[in-house]
Amino acid sequence: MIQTLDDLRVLLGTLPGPDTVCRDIALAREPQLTKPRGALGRIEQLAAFLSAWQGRHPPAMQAPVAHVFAGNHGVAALGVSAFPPEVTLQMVANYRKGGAAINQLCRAFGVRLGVTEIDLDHPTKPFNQEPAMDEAEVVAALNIGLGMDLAGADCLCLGEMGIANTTAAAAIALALYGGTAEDWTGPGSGVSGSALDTKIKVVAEGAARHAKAGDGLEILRRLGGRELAAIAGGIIAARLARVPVVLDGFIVCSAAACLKAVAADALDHCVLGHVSREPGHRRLVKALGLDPLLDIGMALGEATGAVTAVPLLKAACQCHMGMSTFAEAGVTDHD
Ligand SMILES: O=C(O)c1ccc[n+]([C@@H]2O[C@H](COP(=O)([O-])O)[C@@H](O)[C@H]2O)c1
Ligand SMILES: Cc1cc2nc[nH]c2cc1C
Repeated sequence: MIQTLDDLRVLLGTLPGPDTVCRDIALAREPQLTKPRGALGRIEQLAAFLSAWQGRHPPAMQAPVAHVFAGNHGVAALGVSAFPPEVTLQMVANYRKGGAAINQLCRAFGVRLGVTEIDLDHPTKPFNQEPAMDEAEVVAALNIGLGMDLAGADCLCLGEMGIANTTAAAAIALALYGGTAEDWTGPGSGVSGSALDTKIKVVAEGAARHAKAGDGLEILRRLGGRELAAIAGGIIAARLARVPVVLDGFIVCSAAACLKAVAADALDHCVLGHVSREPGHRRLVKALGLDPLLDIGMALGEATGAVTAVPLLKAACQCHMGMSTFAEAGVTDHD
C-alpha cells in the first residue's frame, strides 16, 4: 500500500527485474525442439518471456486470471460518448451475471474473471476544467490495484469499463507524447460528427491544462480515472508477485504509459494482447514500443483483447515443454 504518489515513485525506481536464469533455460531449450528455428514465431518467444517474469522453468499457464476495473468520468457529462454514464454500472451487473463478451471469452479460454467497480456514484472531475482526481483519490484507486490478490495466478489480463474513458486515454496520450488532439481521439464506443468534435476539444483542453504539470503519475491523477489508476496499480502488483501481465486496448495502455513515463522498465513484464481498432491505440502502441499478439479489429475493452491472446500463452507453454527435442525424437538437426 502507498500513502502518496511519491511512495509509488520510489517503488517504480526499485522494481524487480527478470529471472535471467529461468529465461536462459528456456532460451537454451527452444532451439532443440523439433522445428526449424523460429518457426513458431511469437509463440516461441513467449515461453522465455513467461519463464523470465514468472521466475520459473517450466513456465505455467494453468491458472490465467483477468480483472476488469470500472470507473466513471466527469467528462462523460460533456457529451463525449455515444453511451450514457449509467452504462458503466449496468455493464458491471452484466459481468456479474455472466452475460458480457468477457464472460464468454473467459469461459472459452479457461480464464478466471474478477470485477471491481470503484466509486461509480462519484465520477472524477471534468479534466478540461480541473484535475480529475485529488491525490487521495488517485492513491486510493492505485491501492485497489496494488492490493490485488494474485496468489496462484500464472498471468494477469487487465481490462476496464468506463463510459468516456477513451476521452481520458486520448488526453493522457496527448499529454505524454504530444501531437494533436485529432491524432489521439477516435470514435471510442461510437461517437461521430459534432460529438466527436466536442470530444476532440475536451481532449485538447485537458492536455493544454495539465500536460506540463508533472510526471506520468501526475498526468494519471489529472487526466485519468479510478479504473485507470487501479490498472496502473495492478501492473505493479503483478510485477512484485512475479505474474506476467497481458495488456488490453487503448485505455489500459494509456494507464500503462503513465508508469512507463516514470520508469522506462515498468512494463517489461507486460505483453500486449492486441491492438484495438481505436486509431489512437495503434499510435500509442508504437510510442510504447509494444508489439501486439493479435490485430483482429477488436475495440471492446473489458479485457477482451487480452483474454483472446491467452490461448497463445497456453500454446507457448505446451509447445515449449511438450515437444520432443531433435535428440529425443531422432530427427536430424540442421548443421
Ligand atoms: O480497448 C479499447 O481499445 C476500446 C476502444 C473503444 C472503446 N472501448 C470501451 O468503450 C468504453 C469507452 O468508450 P467511450 O466512447 O465511452 O469513451 C469503455 O468502457 C471501453 O472499455 C475500449
Ligand atoms: C455496451 C458497452 C459495453 C462495453 N464493454 C466495455 N466497454 C463498453 C462500452 C459499452 C457501451
